[in-house]
Amino acid sequence: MISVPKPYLRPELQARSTFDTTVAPVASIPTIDVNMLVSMESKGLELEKLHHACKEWGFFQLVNHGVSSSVMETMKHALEEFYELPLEEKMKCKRKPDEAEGYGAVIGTGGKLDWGDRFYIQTNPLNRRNQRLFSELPSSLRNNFESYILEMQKLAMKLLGFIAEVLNIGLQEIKEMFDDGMQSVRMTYYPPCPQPELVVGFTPHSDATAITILNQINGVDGLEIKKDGAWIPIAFLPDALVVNIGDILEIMSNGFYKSIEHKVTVNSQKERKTIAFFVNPKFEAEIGPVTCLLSPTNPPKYRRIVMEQYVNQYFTKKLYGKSYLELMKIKPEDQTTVLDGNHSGY
Ligand SMILES: O=C(O)CCC(=O)C(=O)O
Ligand SMILES: [Fe+2]
Repeated sequence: MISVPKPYLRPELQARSTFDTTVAPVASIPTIDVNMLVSMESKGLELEKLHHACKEWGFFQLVNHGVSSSVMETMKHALEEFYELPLEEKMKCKRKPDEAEGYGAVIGTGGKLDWGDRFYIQTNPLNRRNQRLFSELPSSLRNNFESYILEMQKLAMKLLGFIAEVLNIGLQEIKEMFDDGMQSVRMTYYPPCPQPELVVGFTPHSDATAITILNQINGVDGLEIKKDGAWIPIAFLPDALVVNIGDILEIMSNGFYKSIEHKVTVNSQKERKTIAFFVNPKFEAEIGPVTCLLSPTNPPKYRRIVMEQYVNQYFTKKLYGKSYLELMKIKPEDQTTVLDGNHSGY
């Protein structure tokens, strides 16, 4: 008997899950150690590992990331307290129709629902913050949130610096694009589901970001990534964060790094809680393949677009999988325009 409400039924998305024990074990995403990246002796090799991880997997576990454990702990508790609040309290932060920010269930493709509640909020730049939403946050969450954001910002800039180094992009160029960039956070609560095989926790998608730093705060797995056509479950290492390449870095690297589709599977026993921190260029920055990576043999594969416009378009499109990135690709019929030099920036 089916006990899951109809809008949540998505059995077609679960068919190939490798959580199925009949599927042979598969290799998992690489692990990158920040201590090794900063130590002179190990830096070279670890940078190579990072490059391989971004190119072949688009996902990696990050250990010794340096985020203060007390900040991680207090944020976890504050978020757990938030989820435990009565619904009417949480609904003070409710997402309004046609707005991206706020708390609530998310309606996906064809009016279907994902098995999880999400709270999405833009955190940077400060002048774009939704003051109403911030003021509705319970004070413990609001206070801890600020320290968490600062730690994530520090880590993100460090990571982008390493990525710039391996891609041979000038650090200054990256700093100019990302300093005071657009950043946002999605906190997701996945309750246990009596029939997890009939639902999906998060519809397959790629992140529209440059990078995403994912924190699985209560140690329950469920993330799966698509590699070579198969869904691979990610077992988070203790205290690790999981980082993934988003569409913007795929565009900037001219497709050298891939933004990988991922989804979330839920389970019948345990709830799962995550915080995703999204790192993007500033609104005024122009996104496009980084000029120093381009050559006659490596012509631009993606369009150039100002971040502000990229974000606005993103929120008005109905998205599935990597559909937004597809829109950014230069099609063969556009090539003449680019070669004619009418396309900005080359
Ligand atoms: O909760 C997770 O594991 C993934 C969340 C995610 O993919 C997202 O927020 O974009
Ligand atoms: Fe995601």
